[in-house]
Amino acid sequence: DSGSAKTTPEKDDLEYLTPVSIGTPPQVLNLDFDSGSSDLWVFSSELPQSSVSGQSLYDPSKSSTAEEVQGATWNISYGDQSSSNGIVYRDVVNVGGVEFKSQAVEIATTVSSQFTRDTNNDGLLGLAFSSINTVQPQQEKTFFDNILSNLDAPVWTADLKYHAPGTYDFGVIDKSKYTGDITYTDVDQSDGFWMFDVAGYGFGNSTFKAAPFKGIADTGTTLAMIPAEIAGAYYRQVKGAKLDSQQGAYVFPCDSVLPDFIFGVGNARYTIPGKFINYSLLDESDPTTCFGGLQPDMGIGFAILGDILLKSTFVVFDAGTESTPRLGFAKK
Ligand SMILES: O=C(CNCCc1c[nH]c2ccccc12)Nc1scc(-c2ccccc2)c1C(=O)NCc1ccccc1
Repeated sequence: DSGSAKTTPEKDDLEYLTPVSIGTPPQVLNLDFDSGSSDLWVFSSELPQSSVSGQSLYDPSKSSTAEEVQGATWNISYGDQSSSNGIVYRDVVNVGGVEFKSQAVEIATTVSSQFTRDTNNDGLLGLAFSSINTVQPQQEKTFFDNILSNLDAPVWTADLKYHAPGTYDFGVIDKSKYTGDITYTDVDQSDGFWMFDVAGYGFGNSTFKAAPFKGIADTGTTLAMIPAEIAGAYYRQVKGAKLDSQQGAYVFPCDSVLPDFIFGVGNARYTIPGKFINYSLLDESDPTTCFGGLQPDMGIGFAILGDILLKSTFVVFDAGTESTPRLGFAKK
């Protein structure tokens, strides 16, 4: 088996949404594929109408193949204080032609306002490790874990793009999507994330600094949250940049020319164009102040390498055979 699904960015590349078919007859929802979490949860007919604002809803009562997982519940919260919770069904899930017949579909009975306001996001499809799935009393597996044995290769890949649609592939590494070699690096899955060592960094006219730090490859987080001292050194190169204490984030004049940011994986070096780091207006009312795509990590002990970084490369999430899982990066 192998498959490919087109993923489309929301405004400012806030998130990338991918159509997923659930149930019989198929109900198509646009989900946020998230390598930083491990629950497949969806907006559902069980939500109070006040929590829904335009999202497509999964209605298990309209699917002849839906089965409730008796007594199972789930509850997830994220670093931005958003959260959701509910109950669990199993149903047919199809992503880009790859199907699993009894995937745990976690239906939301509660979602926080952050998700209610995100009108095109019908839920998340977790692609981190199943060890951090939140279903109780019996943990459920991610879609990737479930389809793994049927895939031609034990991999999925992310080809996210700046302000343009990209693709998520399962079971195949498409050579047309990258140039040069793929550099692989070992993954430490002990926290349930795709965690790896960033070999170092550089920017603008500074030389590359071999100062390794740990980070997770996280398609579900918009920005790149990096060690505070590195973020500080980067924005010191940007005239008028300052740490907005209220936001705890770096802002700068929108007409700033931002330096590229280079990160290392093994002996390879990858470039995030400065254009990607001039992320968006801080707020619509002030057209002169912009918000950075690189921000200090929130002291959680590792960097979160979100879409700002991932979209500059082709990324292979490799479950490995018996050996350890690994991440591959290539230029494109
Ligand atoms: O949760 C994910 C990936 N799914 C995000 C789904 C999602 C969460 N709001 C959404 C809103 C829309 C769409 C998807 C999502 N990644 C990880 S690993 C560690 C942390 C963390 C833990 C503690 C403190 C900080 C980070 C996060 C985190 O909270 N990121 C989101 C974020 C968001 C804003 C700022 C920082 C981190």
